[in-house]
Amino acid sequence: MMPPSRPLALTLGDPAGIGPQLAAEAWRRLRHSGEGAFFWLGDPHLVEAAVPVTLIETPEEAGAVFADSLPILPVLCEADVIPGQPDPRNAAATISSIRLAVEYALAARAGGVVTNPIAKHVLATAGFPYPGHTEFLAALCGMTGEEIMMLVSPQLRVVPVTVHVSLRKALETLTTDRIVSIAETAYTALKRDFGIEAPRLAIAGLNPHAGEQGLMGEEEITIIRPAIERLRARGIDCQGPFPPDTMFSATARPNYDAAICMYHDQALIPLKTIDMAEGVNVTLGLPIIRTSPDHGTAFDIAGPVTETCRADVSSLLAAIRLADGMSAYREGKRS
Ligand SMILES: NC(=O)C1=CN([C@@H]2O[C@H](COP(=O)(O)OP(=O)(O)OC[C@H]3O[C@@H](n4cnc5c(N)ncnc54)[C@H](O)[C@@H]3O)[C@@H](O)[C@H]2O)C=CC1
Ligand SMILES: NCC(=O)COP(=O)(O)O
Repeated sequence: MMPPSRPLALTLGDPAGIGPQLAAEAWRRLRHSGEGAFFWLGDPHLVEAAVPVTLIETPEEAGAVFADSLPILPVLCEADVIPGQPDPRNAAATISSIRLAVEYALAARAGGVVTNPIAKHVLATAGFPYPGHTEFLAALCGMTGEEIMMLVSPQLRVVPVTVHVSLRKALETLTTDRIVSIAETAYTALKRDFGIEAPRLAIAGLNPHAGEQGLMGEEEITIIRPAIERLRARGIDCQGPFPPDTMFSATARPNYDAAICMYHDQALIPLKTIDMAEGVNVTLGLPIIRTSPDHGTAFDIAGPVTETCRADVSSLLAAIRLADGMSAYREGKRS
């Protein structure tokens, strides 16, 4: 018999956002499902009025209590938490929760890390030097520069080649080498973590009409086509560059397993438009599994954690299930 999967580590996120509500609601939905057991690295005071909790000291204790109570490895907030009003004094708890989750995953004591949303500007005010989780996780794993972001939904997978930078900077940093390296990481992950035997990649153009043969921009000719040629020479099935305005249509999507996109919004706009509720953000290229809901902190709807959840928990549930599935592929429990 296969041993049970290791529990996932769910982080605190910004405590003034919807993360605490989502943690409680995800536990309610999953506790008897036999999938996605997790422990929350969060502040028990935020949820204990709404769900039964068990304070644990190690991840190994989580599995045995998960059906009856939400296992919490306590990470306490310094300042009072007022839903909807983020406070940089609680940034330390948010950061420490992520750090601990990564330590447990690196030590194989957690099956993976699922992150609740953080507010980047709040952490920046507190001196946090990273643009987002993705870059912080890479640093914690000692693999800065290897990280890539993939957004996954039932209908589409997208990988932005440039991520949390201005559009101007994205254009400056777009290179053939970068496209090749990101497409290769995505290809390897699709095989290893998603069970796709021969992944098919679609490479997006950058300019209108994918440049219209140089009439509307030259990057397709000078940067993107050479990347496609190099990838093909390495045996990777990739097509393009495709005009970005049509490659995400319902008829085009079945032709590929992931779209490699040239900048953040080229990738995230189609995904969130098609599937905001069930989109999941995955970090690839690191030794650990990390997933996250595709939405943010939603301060506008954050409220105290009660027995009913105002926020839609679908994306967090999808993130937990995907991390569980990826972990099963890696451990050879799924093929
Ligand atoms: N993975 C992460 O940590 C992410 C963090 N963020 C951060 O979130 C903060 C707020 O960003 P916004 O652009 O306002 O995006 P947002 O996703 O937080 O909110 C956009 C709109 O969608 C609604 N919404 C979001 N999630 C929802 C849910 N689960 N159920 C119901 N409604 C939901 C919100 O109420 C809001 O009206 C920013 O500081 C940003 O940095 C944004 C995206 C991802
Ligand atoms: N737009 C996606 C996003 O902001 C998530 O970033 P990260 O915190 O997962 O790096």
